[in-house]
Amino acid sequence: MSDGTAVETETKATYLGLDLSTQQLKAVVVDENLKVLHETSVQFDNDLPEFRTYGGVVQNKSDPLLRVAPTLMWVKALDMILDKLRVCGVDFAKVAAISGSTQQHGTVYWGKGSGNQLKNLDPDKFLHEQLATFFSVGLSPVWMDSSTSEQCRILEEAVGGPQKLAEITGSRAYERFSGAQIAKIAHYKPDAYASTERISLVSSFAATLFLGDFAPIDLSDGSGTNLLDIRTKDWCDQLLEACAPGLRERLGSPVPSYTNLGPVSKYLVERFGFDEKCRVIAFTGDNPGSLIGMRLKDGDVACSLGTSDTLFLWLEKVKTATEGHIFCNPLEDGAYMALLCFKNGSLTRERIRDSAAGGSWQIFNELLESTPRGNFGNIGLYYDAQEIIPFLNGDHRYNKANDEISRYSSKEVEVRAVIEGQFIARRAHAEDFGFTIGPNTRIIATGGASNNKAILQVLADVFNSPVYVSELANSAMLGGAYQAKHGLLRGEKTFLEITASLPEPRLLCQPYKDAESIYKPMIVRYRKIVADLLKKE
Ligand SMILES: Nc1ncnc2c1ncn2[C@@H]1O[C@H](COP(=O)(O)OP(=O)(O)O)[C@@H](O)[C@H]1O
Ligand SMILES: O=C(CO)[C@@H](O)[C@H](O)COP(=O)(O)O
Repeated sequence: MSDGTAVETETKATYLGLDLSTQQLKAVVVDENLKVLHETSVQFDNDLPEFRTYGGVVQNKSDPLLRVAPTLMWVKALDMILDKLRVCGVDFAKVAAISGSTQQHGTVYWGKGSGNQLKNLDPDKFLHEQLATFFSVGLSPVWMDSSTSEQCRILEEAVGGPQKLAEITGSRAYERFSGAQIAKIAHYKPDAYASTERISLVSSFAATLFLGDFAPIDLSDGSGTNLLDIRTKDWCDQLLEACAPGLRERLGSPVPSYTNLGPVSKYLVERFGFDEKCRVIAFTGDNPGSLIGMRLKDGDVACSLGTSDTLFLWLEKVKTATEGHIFCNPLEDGAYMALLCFKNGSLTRERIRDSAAGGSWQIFNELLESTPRGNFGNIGLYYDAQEIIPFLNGDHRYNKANDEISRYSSKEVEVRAVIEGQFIARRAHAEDFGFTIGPNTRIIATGGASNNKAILQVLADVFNSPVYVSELANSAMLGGAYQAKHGLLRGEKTFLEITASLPEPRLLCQPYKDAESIYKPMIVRYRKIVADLLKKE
């Protein structure tokens, strides 16, 4: 390599992308061609045991619907990951822009005065040491919470019912959405609310830590609040008033997801040697972030198998749906995205893996592959936590005769039942929503469980569609890095030009020929079972 090339290589810009999801914080540094140079992660349960989380959240035995996460744990995770990146050899001076994705809907409450304090942090100290007193509410409600049914009704009534709320905000009221969560805090913790200067979503909170100033909420993650008018792209005053007093100034004005917010904080420049010209691009939710990272095409349905299971796709035009969600698109102003979210994803699969396969995915897969498609007519529905769609809880196992039974006679039947039951539900609700699954559909899988081919084969069979995976895992984190470059260069280059060199997703599983004849009747049975269970509840 000539000296000139070496110098040129040395001066080339890099981009930092983050994903602050339910169970961990991940970070990646990519080069000008979006090639991964470094990546690392901090796992909340294992790496930060002092916060005593399980799956990244804290549960309260006296209120089984409540789920929160210690806000300071996320701050400490950021301290740790920046140190880990430094140890990996990352040269922060080369980072031209930063962006990221985070779990959706969670809210962070900044106490009075914290805005000014954020601008004057001491670079010799960790962030978590200095921010310990910044929050007016120390435990952030997160997306797994379903304790706000009362507040949901208030929001729906404020605008004339669920249909109307869905028309305005893209979703009927959902317990985990930020609006209901904020309303609950304002009502039950009025002192804490009164001493709140600013409310961030987890995404704008993470951006704030990089910016050293309150970062605005982006439109795509803002669509997960039940407070944003997704057509006018501003907060809906009627809903703000029904939710909590003085909310508009606490939320700040929302911005498009690709917005270049400003330079990185003085703290990060001094502590880690970031270039003072390095820019912070708005952060967004992990599902919009995955949409960016996966570069979805028309006809593609993304299936994220993370803590939650989600299905999403790109929408050219807005529509109204009372089951599922419509979000503003994080890349294009006129476009939208559709999303369905299922709470009982990986953690439920892990529970059955632990009880039936001694904690081993390999044994789990052997059991799964030793049973036939259709599982001898058994169907199981497993909900560890209150499900979002359908609104059910507990385990429900049915045999071939459709009798509800308390357990299956073999481990292999149990293993297949959890995977088939989950994917049958995903397809049934996707079809109810209006996702068209046809001969040209490609399912693009991502998230932790997309590493598991045996599970993806069942996904292919239940959807009777081929399943693809990205060459590069962790689409939400990569979406952050791609958005960093896109936000910086928008106006000069399109997103497609910026990401043109990235590899196409790879075909991993094709459905078996008999799949549709097996699973179509099971979807009909599933609908009947769910209707009966909902009636009983
Ligand atoms: N080989 C595997 N088979 C099935 N699931 C897996 C496998 N590896 C990891 N997972 C699941 O991935 C989950 C984490 O997924 P991830 O997308 O990283 O989560 P999140 O972004 O929500 O924190 C874990 O809970 C784990 O159950
Ligand atoms: O609530 C939703 C989407 O509406 C969840 O998808 C969260 O955004 C959490 O994401 P993961 O941690 O499961 O990726």
